[in-house]
Amino acid sequence: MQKSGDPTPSCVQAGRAKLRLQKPLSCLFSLDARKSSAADEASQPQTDQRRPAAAHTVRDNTPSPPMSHLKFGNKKLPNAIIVGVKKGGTRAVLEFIRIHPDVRAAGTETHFFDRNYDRGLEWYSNI
Ligand SMILES: Nc1ncnc2c1ncn2[C@@H]1O[C@H](COP(=O)(O)OS(=O)(=O)O)[C@@H](OP(=O)(O)O)[C@H]1O
Repeated sequence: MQKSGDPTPSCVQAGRAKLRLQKPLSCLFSLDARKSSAADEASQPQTDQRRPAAAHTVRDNTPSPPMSHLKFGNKKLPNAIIVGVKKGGTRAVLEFIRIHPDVRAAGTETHFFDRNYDRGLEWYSNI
């Protein structure tokens, strides 16, 4: 796939192909990310007490959605969010990530931050 002398990594070349499901999946996660993920898992307690990163990255000047009466149950706020422009290929990215057996992805695009923000985190965590 990668020609000798071509500096473009083969995973980048594979990502250019429209909706190819074999090579691009390995390109979604860098080797460094996989290493730190494995190290994180080793240091995690038995029960999953990690909190979603998004819950800690809200800017001070951003209005908070309603947070009262939160009952998360088995459903959680997401650990990762796909952000993209219309017709930017976000659906393809979602479908690639969804292939991984440890990933549970929302069935449809949630549009929480642009259309459904007023519904609050309880609604968001129950999708
Ligand atoms: N890898 C790659 N390369 C080139 N084009 C690609 C790729 N992946 C998805 N697509 C095309 O992206 C279009 C869909 O984008 P989105 O999923 O963002 O659509 S949407 O805005 O959410 O409806 C959609 O284009 P259209 O068929 O013209 O609508 C897809 O065919």
